[in-house]
Amino acid sequence: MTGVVVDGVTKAFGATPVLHGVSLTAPVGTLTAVLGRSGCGKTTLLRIVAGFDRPDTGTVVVQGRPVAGPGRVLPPERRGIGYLTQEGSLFPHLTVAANVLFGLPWRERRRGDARVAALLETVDLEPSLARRHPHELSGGQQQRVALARALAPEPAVVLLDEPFSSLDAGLRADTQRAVVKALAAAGATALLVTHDRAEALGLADQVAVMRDGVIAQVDAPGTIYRDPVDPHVGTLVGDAVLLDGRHDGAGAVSCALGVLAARPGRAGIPVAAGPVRVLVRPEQIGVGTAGGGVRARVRSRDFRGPDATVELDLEAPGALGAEVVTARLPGDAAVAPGDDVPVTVRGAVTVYAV
Ligand SMILES: Nc1ncnc2c1ncn2[C@@H]1O[C@H](COP(=O)(O)OP(=O)(O)OP(=O)(O)O)[C@@H](O)[C@H]1O
Repeated sequence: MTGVVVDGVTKAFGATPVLHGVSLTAPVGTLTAVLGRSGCGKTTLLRIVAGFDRPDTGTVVVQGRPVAGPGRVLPPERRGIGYLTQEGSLFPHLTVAANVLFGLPWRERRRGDARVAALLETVDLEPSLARRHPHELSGGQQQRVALARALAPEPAVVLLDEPFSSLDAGLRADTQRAVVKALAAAGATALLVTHDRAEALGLADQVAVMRDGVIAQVDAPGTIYRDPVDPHVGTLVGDAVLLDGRHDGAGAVSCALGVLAARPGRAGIPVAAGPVRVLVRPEQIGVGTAGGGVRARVRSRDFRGPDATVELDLEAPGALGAEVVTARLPGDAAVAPGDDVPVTVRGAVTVYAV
């Protein structure tokens, strides 16, 4: 059985279409990240799955049960879904314990202490926090309490709408770990909406890239990073160098970075020899390796500690023209602005027919 199946969902607000036929399947017990730019319709999709909005057309099935579709709308409270927002939205006047138990029936709330302690433990919080109020907690602790509250009714599906975006970097990593662990322990199917590519790639079992109201690609994080269906998905899931090139029809591509091994994007191999777009990840580009392919002049170097971002002016090979590309090198790479260096590319690059 699948946890959530969204099929052909469309939605317009007034005359403005927002979802143009979204289809997405989330297997039971997995975390799917929905990644996309602001305004592409991510929250609208979550709200339709939750039951806060109705789709214009299309269907939503949760745990094998149709919850939205032609002639059928199950109200949110009967869908077995937990919802966690960016702010967590805890009730400020209630204690942590009362917040966590809020959504439960009265008879379950009466013997609530043990339940609260167990739920707080699930989200890696001390049981002693149960008597505090939200303002006495850090932002990350508040988000974990909000997750404990969402998990309390034991929902089969949990929807998370940018739940980490208001947290600073240190707190975010800890909170992400705790949330993913708690979701896995609960066996919940989760949809996580985010515009943070590192978060999507790092936390999810599968990443769904959303663009202009449709899902452009769904794949495992490693696959979508390595084999994006088109350059747009490629640049959304990671830093990318995009170059014009010419494919020889037999697995090699010529571009400003030299003659490189070409891997077809998931959309298919360019069958005929001819012009292509070439996608190279910055970490594939090496500098200063003796005997390397093309030559470049180092334009700038931005040191980041473990790595450095280096801008390279590539000499113009043949008719392809000069290019400036960005490489990601180890932080201790001995290059400085003005150096003339040989440049090599590690591994195959992805090509797209144009
Ligand atoms: N209730 C509404 N009425 C009218 N327009 C709406 C409504 N809800 C959303 N929209 C519009 O639909 C589009 C998609 O909004 P949505 O919140 O789903 O995007 P998003 O991808 O979640 O964006 P963000 O990452 O900024 O939250 C936006 O242009 C938004 O203005």
